[in-house]
Amino acid sequence: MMKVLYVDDEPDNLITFKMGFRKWFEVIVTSNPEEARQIAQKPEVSVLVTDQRMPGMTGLQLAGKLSKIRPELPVIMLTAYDDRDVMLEAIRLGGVFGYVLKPWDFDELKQVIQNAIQTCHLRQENKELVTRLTRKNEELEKAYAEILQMKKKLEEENVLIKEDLNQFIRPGEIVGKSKALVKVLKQIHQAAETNSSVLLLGETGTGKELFARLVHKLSNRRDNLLVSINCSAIPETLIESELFGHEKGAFSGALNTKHGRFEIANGGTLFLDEIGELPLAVQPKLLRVLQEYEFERVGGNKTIKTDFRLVTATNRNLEDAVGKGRFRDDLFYRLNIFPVEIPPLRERMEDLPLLVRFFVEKLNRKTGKKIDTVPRSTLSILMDYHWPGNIRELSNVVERAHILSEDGKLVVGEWFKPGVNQAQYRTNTVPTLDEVTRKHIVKTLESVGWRVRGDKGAANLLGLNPSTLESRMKKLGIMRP
Ligand SMILES: Nc1ncnc2c1ncn2[C@@H]1O[C@H](COP(=O)(O)OP(=O)(O)OP(=O)(O)O)[C@@H](O)[C@H]1O
Repeated sequence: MMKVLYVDDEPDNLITFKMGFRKWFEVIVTSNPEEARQIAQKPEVSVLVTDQRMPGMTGLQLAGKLSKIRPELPVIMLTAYDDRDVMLEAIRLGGVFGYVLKPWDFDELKQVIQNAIQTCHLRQENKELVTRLTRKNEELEKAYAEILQMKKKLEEENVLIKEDLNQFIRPGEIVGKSKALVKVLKQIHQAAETNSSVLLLGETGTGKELFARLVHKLSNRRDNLLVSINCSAIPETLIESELFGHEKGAFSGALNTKHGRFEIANGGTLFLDEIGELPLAVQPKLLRVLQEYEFERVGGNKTIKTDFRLVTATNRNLEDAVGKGRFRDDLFYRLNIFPVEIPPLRERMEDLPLLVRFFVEKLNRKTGKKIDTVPRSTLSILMDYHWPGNIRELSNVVERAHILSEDGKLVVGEWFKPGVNQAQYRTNTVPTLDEVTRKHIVKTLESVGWRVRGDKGAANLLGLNPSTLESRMKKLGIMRP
């Protein structure tokens, strides 16, 4: 049975109410509004019927307090005619369900109470429904948040694992898929089919040697040797005999006949790295062998024929060197038949993730340590940097990170400070004072035919003592070509 709570400060009213309604409802009565407030909080109470004028607390005050605790509990006010307007306002504001004028009519009050009970049930059902829905919603939201978090984690951790790496590995392990790289590869393919000299131009560490190997691999000389020599790594005095060989006794220390690289490369490819460093004195000999495919060993007079394909590389601006008289123009034109510009890494950053993955896998195989995740955070640090040392520098950074990383995740630590490195990169592009001085002295010397002393000498033009200029030239490595 429904519980109806009735509060009135007049005990007679309580008795009348109880006697009148107990047949219809379970009636609880009290003359104390505070006690009524407490009882009304129990969920089994479906309706509160209250007198308006009571000592300590009015019916409206009681309704106000309960509306905060049990908003679904309907409150019926028993009120004198004088309070009618106040009640109407309270009903309008929603704090009170209805009112009945005193003295109340039994049937009218019974009807109002029954309506209120129904309302209470509906409100209670609604409340449960809302609670259930809210709970479901919360569960859904929680699940969704978990999914989002998992997705983010997966994205972060597997950012590099998605693509089939093999798709982007070319012969000679050239990794990348950028437009810039694909263009270079196309050029290399075109060049490889011919027998022409190829000149690879690019900053240090861009992979020039790799592309030289690719030219050889793709050419019909692939079954013969690829012979490499780095012109900057060999002392000037030895380079000629390295390239052309020497006869026994050609100079002190030449104990045996030596075959030069041009001879060894017969039938294959000769790769001259850092060609810009080739001393001026050797350049005419290279030109001759390029034109006639014959040469003599140092200290010999027997002409040797050779059949090679030349690939050269430089990280210098050869045209500049020609302009400064450090490189012969006729040789430059001969080498520049098929120039291929290898773009620096910062101009093909989309290759960086693949390269990182490639180096990580290589190191995994080499060291046995397993790093299988490259987090997005690591990538974004690497992508923020300008890589003046290009792919070689990247490979070194990845190797260091590989050693220091734990839990299968590649991380770059404090030691990698892109800000600092970038600053270095920027200052590196600004010539040093020595470089500027060197250029200025060379230019002045060139303008006076390399004369140092005298009125028309460079020292005079520069406002220097001739011996000061000479010692500075020595310090800066300036020599007459
Ligand atoms: N596209 C690439 N894919 C994979 N590895 C690469 C790629 N490009 C360069 N590398 C690697 O980067 C390193 C540097 O390349 P390489 O020695 O060919 O550069 P370089 O341009 O000849 O440098 P330098 O001018 O200093 O001689 C090598 O270990 C090479 O294998």
